[in-house]
Amino acid sequence: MSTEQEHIISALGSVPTIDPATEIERRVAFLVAYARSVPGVRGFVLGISGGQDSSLAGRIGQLAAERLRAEGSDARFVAVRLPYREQHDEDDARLALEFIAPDESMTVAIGAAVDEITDAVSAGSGERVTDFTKGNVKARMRMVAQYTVAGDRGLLVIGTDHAAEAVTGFYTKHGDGAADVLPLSGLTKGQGAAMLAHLGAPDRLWTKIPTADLLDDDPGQSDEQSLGVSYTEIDAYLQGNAVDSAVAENLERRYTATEHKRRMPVTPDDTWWMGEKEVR
Ligand SMILES: Nc1ncnc2c1ncn2[C@@H]1O[C@H](COP(=O)(O)OP(=O)(O)OC[C@H]2O[C@@H]([n+]3cccc(C(=O)O)c3)[C@H](O)[C@@H]2O)[C@@H](O)[C@H]1O
Ligand SMILES: Nc1ncnc2c1ncn2[C@@H]1O[C@H](COP(=O)(O)OP(=O)(O)OP(=O)(O)O)[C@@H](O)[C@H]1O
Ligand SMILES: [Mg+2]
Repeated sequence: MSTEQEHIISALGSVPTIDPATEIERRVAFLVAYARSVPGVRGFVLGISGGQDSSLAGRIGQLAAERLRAEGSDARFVAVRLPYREQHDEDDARLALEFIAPDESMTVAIGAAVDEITDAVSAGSGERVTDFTKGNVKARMRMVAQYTVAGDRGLLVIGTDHAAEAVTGFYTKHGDGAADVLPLSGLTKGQGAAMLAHLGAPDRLWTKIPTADLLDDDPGQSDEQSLGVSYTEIDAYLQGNAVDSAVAENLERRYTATEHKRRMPVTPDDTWWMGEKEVR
């Protein structure tokens, strides 16, 4: 294994193999302990898309809320459907909600808000907002909706970031990348699928092709299509296995280019961005 691969694996906290039951318990216990430590917190909120990551993080959030209630707190897990117009895989979102069995679910339509802000920026700048950037606005609007629910109800926002996403920075900065707690941190995509299977989720939720579902022009575009590398390859890299050199180069280039997303905003005192010149 190269030192770069070793460094990335260690920075993201990936391990080659997991025991799904142990990892589920560890992550539920983390949410419970963290919520207990914050005075006034009354549970969790998460957007549910119908994809693998929010199905897993949602079920873990629900289990944590139930455990907190068993201890006498009034904690709840709130699931939020956040469609931009009509969602092409609406059936999967319903299936995910059925599996998660949240204490409460609600739907917040983000279409009008996304169109309003992109139209206003277009009018102000005189340039059309690209479909790519509008996709990131959708992810950021979902963040705004979740924090609005969290603010009024005293909830923590769950994020779905995990190692197979963090390594490429394949999320929107301050969009789906913004959250209070990250129960899936360090996991590969395959480990997440194994945990969902262990939780008894319908196969569809963990065999489904992952999609960001952000583009008007290509709503179901798969993550693998966008990245030019498969999750099987990403997972292999994170598990310390040998991968094709083109795959390693792709991942390491993306990891370096997206370092800013895994950090706090850069200040004059920061040196991490100076690469090898970094002062320790
Ligand atoms: N070196 C640097 N230091 C500090 N800040 C830097 C920077 N480079 C860019 N930036 C800032 O970051 C911004 C770009 O980051 P960002 O806005 O995130 O945009 P960007 O990384 O260009 O795009 C997000 C990518 O994540 C994918 N995504 C998003 C959401 C969900 C999912 C999913 O799988 O569900 C996937 C999406 O399809 C797209 O490929 C720039 O506009 C700039 O403000
Ligand atoms: N239509 C949506 N409704 C509600 N939340 C959404 C929607 N689309 C995205 N999100 C939120 O943004 C997060 C990031 O999306 P991402 O595609 O990475 O995860 P996913 O859809 O749960 O799983 P997968 O990666 O397998 O598609 C989701 O986990 C979810 O919390
Ligand atoms: Mg998705």
